Amino acid sequence: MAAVTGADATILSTAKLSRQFGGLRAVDAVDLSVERGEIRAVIGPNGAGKTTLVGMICGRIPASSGRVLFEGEDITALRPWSRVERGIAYTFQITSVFQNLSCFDNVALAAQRGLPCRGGEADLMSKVDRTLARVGLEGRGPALASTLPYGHQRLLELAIGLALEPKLLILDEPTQGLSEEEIVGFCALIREIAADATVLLIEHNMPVVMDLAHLITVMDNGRILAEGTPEEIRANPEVQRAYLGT
Ligand SMILES: Nc1ncnc2c1ncn2[C@@H]1O[C@H](COP(=O)(O)OP(=O)(O)OP(=O)(O)O)[C@@H](O)[C@H]1O
Repeated sequence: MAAVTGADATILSTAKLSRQFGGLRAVDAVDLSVERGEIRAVIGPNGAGKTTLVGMICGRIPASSGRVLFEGEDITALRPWSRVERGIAYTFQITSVFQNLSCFDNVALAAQRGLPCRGGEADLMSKVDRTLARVGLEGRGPALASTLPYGHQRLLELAIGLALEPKLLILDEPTQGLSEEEIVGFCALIREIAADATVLLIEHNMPVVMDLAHLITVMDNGRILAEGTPEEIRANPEVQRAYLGT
């Protein structure tokens, strides 16, 4: 792990972060701490509160109470775009892909960030081409997003996230619908991304979680049930009862 030690080690933390939907506490006083360079997986049964938690981190879902700190700064009240500016990218399902735009244009929309005026069109084009190549979509720039097979649309979504040059990349069920072969390529790519970014991953595919994650946070009923290395989580009897079903 490319984790940093010292004062800058923690890139993201939440303090008593909660979200109420009517009478339901979907996320209940969650204290989470993620280190720079880490690949963190968040797992848990359906309805455990995983998507709501990351929704509050990226600003898509307002918190009912508690705080989100990013690089030591309280971002709880910031709008989602302002969090993107600070380096948080969130990709979830392929809903973030504009189906009627080409792959190139989809990535170019995100890639414009960080290239204000001074870069010009040539820089933008080369950044988009590099990003598409990074996820294995080289040469697919002109293709309309809607014509891509599902697995490639997920890769395009990842390219959009990477084009934002995030410090923290949040992925919600990224391997859902991918073939075994695509999952192998995806895992290799995530490891490469983690060399210069922190990755927070919601994932149901246990082999992927066990293979990729440095640390795993297990949620149940809106709370953190357990946290530890893949080995610790695998051996935790409470987790086995609540989630792994073994
Ligand atoms: N907008 C909403 N309005 C009301 N209830 C909601 C809303 N969003 C989520 N919930 C509820 O909050 C709880 C947590 O949902 P959430 O989607 O965060 O769980 P999850 O762990 O991501 O589940 P999954 O693995 O199925 O995606 C669930 O009971 C869900 O029904």
